[in-house]
Amino acid sequence: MPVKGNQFRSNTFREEGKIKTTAKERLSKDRTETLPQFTFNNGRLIKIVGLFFLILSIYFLIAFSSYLFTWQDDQSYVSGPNGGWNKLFGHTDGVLLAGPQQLPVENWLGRLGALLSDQFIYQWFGISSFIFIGILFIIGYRLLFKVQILPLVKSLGYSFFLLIFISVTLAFFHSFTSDYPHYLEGEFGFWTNRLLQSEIGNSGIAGLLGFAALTALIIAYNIDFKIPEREKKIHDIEPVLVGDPDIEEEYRSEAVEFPLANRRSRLNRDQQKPEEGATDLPLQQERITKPLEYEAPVEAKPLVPRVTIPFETIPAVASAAASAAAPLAAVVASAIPLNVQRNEEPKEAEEKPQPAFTVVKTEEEKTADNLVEKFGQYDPKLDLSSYKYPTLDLLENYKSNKISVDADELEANKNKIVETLNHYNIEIDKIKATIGPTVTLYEIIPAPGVRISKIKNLEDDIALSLAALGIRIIAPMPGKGTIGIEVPNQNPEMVPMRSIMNTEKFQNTTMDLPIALGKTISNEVYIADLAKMPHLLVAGATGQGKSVGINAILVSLLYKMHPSQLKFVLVDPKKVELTLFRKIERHFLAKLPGEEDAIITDTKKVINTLNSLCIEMDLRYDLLKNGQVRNLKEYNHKFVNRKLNPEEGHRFMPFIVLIIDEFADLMMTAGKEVETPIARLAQLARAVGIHLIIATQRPSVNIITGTIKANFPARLAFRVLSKIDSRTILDSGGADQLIGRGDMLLSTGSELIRLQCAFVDTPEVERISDFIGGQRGYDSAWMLPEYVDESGDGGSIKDFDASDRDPLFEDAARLIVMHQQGSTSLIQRKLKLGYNRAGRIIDQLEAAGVVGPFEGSKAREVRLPDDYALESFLENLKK
Ligand SMILES: Nc1ncnc2c1ncn2[C@@H]1O[C@H](COP(=O)(O)OP(=O)(O)OP(=O)(O)O)[C@@H](O)[C@H]1O
Repeated sequence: MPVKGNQFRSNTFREEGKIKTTAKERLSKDRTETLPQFTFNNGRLIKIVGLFFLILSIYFLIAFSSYLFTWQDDQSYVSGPNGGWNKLFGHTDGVLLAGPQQLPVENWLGRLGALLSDQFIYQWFGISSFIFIGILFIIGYRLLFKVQILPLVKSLGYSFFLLIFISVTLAFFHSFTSDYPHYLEGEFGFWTNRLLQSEIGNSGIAGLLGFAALTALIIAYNIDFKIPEREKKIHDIEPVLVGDPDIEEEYRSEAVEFPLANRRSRLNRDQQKPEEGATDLPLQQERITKPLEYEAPVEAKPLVPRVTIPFETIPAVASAAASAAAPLAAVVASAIPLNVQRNEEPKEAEEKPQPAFTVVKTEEEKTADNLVEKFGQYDPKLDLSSYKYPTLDLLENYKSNKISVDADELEANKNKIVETLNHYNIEIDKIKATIGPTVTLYEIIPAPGVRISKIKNLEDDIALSLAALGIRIIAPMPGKGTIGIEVPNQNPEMVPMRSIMNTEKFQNTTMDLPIALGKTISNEVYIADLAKMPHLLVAGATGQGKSVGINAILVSLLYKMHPSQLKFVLVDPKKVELTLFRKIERHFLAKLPGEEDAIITDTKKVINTLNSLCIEMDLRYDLLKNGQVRNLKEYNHKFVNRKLNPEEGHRFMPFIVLIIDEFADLMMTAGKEVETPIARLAQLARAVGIHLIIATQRPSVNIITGTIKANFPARLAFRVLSKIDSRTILDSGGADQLIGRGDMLLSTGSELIRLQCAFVDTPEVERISDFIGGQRGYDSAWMLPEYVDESGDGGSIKDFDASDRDPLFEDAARLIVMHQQGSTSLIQRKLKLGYNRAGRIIDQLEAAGVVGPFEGSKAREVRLPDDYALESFLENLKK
């Protein structure tokens, strides 16, 4: 069947049997093949055109610049009545007679230079003609080096505008002094200005130019016409947010990496934290709250009860307003109910989890302000103020970082795809290739009438016909009406870590926990925020790049974070992979009190550590609740501004990242004992800055259980051995089609992105560890809360020897019974204890039966109703 409308029709293969060439044909074919072919496909012509443009731009630059100095001398030569362009080639006799040195013009580029400059500058656009040089340069550079300096179409648009605008503006101002000569504005500017002067007068021109300038600025920069000092009221903000596509877009683009479905589930999870009265919020509400935080100054935040305003009220109001048929009234009206809603339901406002902004106006705040004035903000980095972040030269500078897929390879693959699809009677309209580091994506637009489901059904057959390992078919490409076929490159390019770290994107990122994962299929640097993920599941068969991937994650965080901001809990049952990081123990690692080694290899200790992390999570939740904030970031912000008293147990909280390198081992040996705390952490720990990265070689369902999967929306798959494994980790096939060596798929919930993992080698990691480890660190690793497991069932100590009881045991018991609140942080605050000791006391109180067992993020049950009961209880205990 012919390929209807296929732009590559001439390249389609003929069937094997039909290729019967005579010796003569072959001979002539051989001959033609030895000659260079200047077709667009092999890229030579493009390069030549590019080179021509570049040289032309330089030529213009010299000619135009020289014109500025020589125009007066050359004017009579170039003027039309004297012959102008006609004189250009009519002087062979003159040259013969006078010799080439004696040019009749002064322009540095001779007659042609003088004539061209005169044409562009004097006859056409004046000095704004210099813009042409820029345009030629951008186009030439793009064609020759295949690098886009500026977006082409946009640049052409702006250049066109500037050309006219500058020319007319100069003519306008020039006309006040003299009419002649026109080399500033050119004839175009001069006559346009003349015309306008006669039609709308000078004031009209001034107005027109001003309007044009402002319009251009708005289009280019969306400049703001905000009147300063005006206090934002809720009705000023809200209509903008609902309607302003720019702000919505800004937010949306931020959320790209984490699709809405995820955001919702994360939001729901956040709501599970222990604040009372926490309710599930409609999705849109989160979407509009975020820009508000951008927009509103801190003082305006108490107004943020946007959370209390049901989003649905807006359409209702809008329709009421519409019936009044007054657009302005609609805006005003939409504001009124928002306020009314707030005023009428103040109770609801109190019930929602917004305490952070309601309590801070008191004496305490003034005290905090005074403290900040006196001592400055609290600086967590002060303890290690001389700490130096690792430098880029610790990373290897691998030479070849250029994509090397040549035209022949592209052509051959394309032909094969076209042929294969034709074979299945699938007609193609267009095919487009995007070259990535490891694979090239061929995007196909099927001819009208071809059903995508047909291609989808033939996926396996097509892959088989193309017969290459690593072919992945994406039908349809999400968000596009095309079909993607990813074909591995013959010479895959490694993506060195240094080339990622070097980028502005990574250097200037404002993410909380940026992890540089590598490059996308279109060669863009891909950086994800672990804090938003909020946990990551990594799977891949052995030798496919998992360890390199984990090192890349660790290294990116080490390059961005100060030791006071981040602690790692490293679990490495294989005992080899993470040992490289031992040297940074006193800077970046966390461990259980009394442990020798910060890198945990023993299963039993892993269980203790996980439970200890759960305790840390609960402690953090207590502190957050106490500080009346919702998450770690707000808490630390408040702490830094000295609004939280360290004497009440408050402390600066670093992020904690738990990395488990071989999860399958743990699940095999400890099962539920590991799964339960992991699931708890995954469910709740995000808001308190604890994030998990769990890697496994064996992504089978008994390792990655439903509970675990449900709480890890972000998953990273290196090559796995079967489609089933791929489904387990990604909920879809594809990971079995990867080609290994760092080729991976990242699933963020609904989106699946193919990435080439950044490569960082063991010696590089070693150098980084040495660099950090060689600096002054803390006295020891960061201490996790103590967790003692005697019973072996994951519970706390059940029985204490009376003599072992803490001297403050009784005081703590009185405190707890008085407040009827079994919380460690209460003991910590009121008795001014460290959290380890307070944790020990609460364990002892549990063992004695004063408080009930640990109940997650809820406070423990207090089993004695009042002082009287407690005193007699204590008496009994002494006996
Ligand atoms: N991103 C990458 N770019 C280029 N080559 C890579 C990349 N990642 C891994 N490789 C190559 O693959 C080899 C194996 O990688 P790695 O040690 O990370 O595998 P693994 O999946 O962790 O294996 P195991 O599970 O057995 O530890 C590396 O030594 C390296 O040569």
